[in-house]
Formats: sequence, structure tokens, C-alpha cells
Amino acid sequence: MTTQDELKQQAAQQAADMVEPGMALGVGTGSTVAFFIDALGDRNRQTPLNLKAIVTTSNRSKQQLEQNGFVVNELADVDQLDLTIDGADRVDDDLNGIKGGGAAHTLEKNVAVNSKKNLWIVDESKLCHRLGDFPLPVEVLPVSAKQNFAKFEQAGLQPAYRLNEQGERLTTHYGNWIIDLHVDPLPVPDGLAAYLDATVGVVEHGLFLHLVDTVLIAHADGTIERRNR
Ligand SMILES: O=C(CO)[C@H](O)[C@H](O)COP(=O)(O)O
Repeated sequence: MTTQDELKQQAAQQAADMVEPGMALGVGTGSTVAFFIDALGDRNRQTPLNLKAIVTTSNRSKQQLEQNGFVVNELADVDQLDLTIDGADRVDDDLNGIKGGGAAHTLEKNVAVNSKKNLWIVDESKLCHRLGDFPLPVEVLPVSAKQNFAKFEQAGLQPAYRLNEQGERLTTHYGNWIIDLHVDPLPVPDGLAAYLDATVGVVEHGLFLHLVDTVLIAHADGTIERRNR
């Protein structure tokens, strides 16, 4: 039987084959992306890709890219990316998604919107008809987290602070906190995104709507499905 890791690896391998020489590439975060980075490294060792730039969204991915011989750039040093390859926590029938299971969605969204094309690599367990069964991560400034938490509670969004292994509030790369919202299903994702975008103290949320161009889905029967927006 194919394990979930094998499925992630298959999607990652196919994505690595889709990278074109000379591209400015964005690379996301997570276990699926970790397979992608190793596959890209293998390909680059066989035939150098001479990538114009590589920008990534976490220290973990950065370290792994460097171990594979790539030089990593900051988003601030690049005008625009050609392609960004990332994982996702959920993908719905309209190719909208939830990201941020790894608390990296703020940088992930900044990289994604500055990329001409976005490709997600997922195994079939990430598919859903409607978003909601995976908690929606919201990165908030600590200064007004208490008030925003109360606001989310009043709005029926069932907030919970994300905790680290020590049981303390998890701190993001930018020194903020994550509040996970629990609404299943999300009735109107665009409406919720607009509400969160307009909430002072919300740094970024994990709703990635109308953003991805292509999703590669690894199925348990060994096929890789390609869905385009
Ligand atoms: O959004 C993310 C991190 O913020 C990841 O892309 C998402 O959590 C998927 O991770 P994995 O490939 O490990 O399932």
C-alpha cells in the first residue's frame, strides 16, 4: 500500500520536473515541500538549473535548500518570482485552500502573491468539497490579541490560541501569535477573508482564495491528478 509520505513524494517529484532552468522560484514549507526540495536538489546536481533566484518561507526550508547546494535569496531582493511551489492543508473544489498548519502562512502568502504562477503539491487527504474541517490559522499581533480573540468568540468563530510543545502560546517567525478558528464548513470563505483582512491586529490569515493556478494531487491508486484553475 502506498503511504501518505510516498504520495507526497510522488507529487513532489512531478513538481520538481516542472521547474524550468533560469526561473526565479518560490519554495514553501512543510513535509511535502521537504520532498520537493530534495527532488529539486537531485535534478540540479544532474543538470544545473541555474535558477535566477530562490526565495523560501521558513528557516527549515532555507536550511534544506542550502544543504542541497542552492543559494537562497530574500523576497526583498527579488522583483518577481516566476513560480512558487508549496503544500496546502486543505484544497476545495474551487481550488481555494487553507494554509498555515506550519504557522508560516504570512510569508507564504507574501511569496505567493508576488509569483506569476502558484503550484500546490498535495496528497489526496488534503481534498475537501468545502473548507472548514481544518482549523483556519490567523496570525495576530500580541498587542491586541485579547480583544481580537473576544471578537472572534462573539462572532462564533470558536477561536483557540495555538500552543507550542511547552504549552505556551506559539510565537511565529515575526513574533506574533496564532489564533486558530473552528468553523466547519466555512459558509462564505470570501466574506470571512474580507472580515479578517479588515480586522486591525490581524497580520495574515490562512485562507488562500483565487490564488493557486495548478494543484498536483497524488492519489492512493498511484495516479497524479493535475487540476488547473
Ligand atoms: O501551509 C503550510 C505551512 O504553513 C504547509 O504547506 C501545509 O501545512 C502543508 O504541510 P504538509 O505538506 O506537511 O502537509
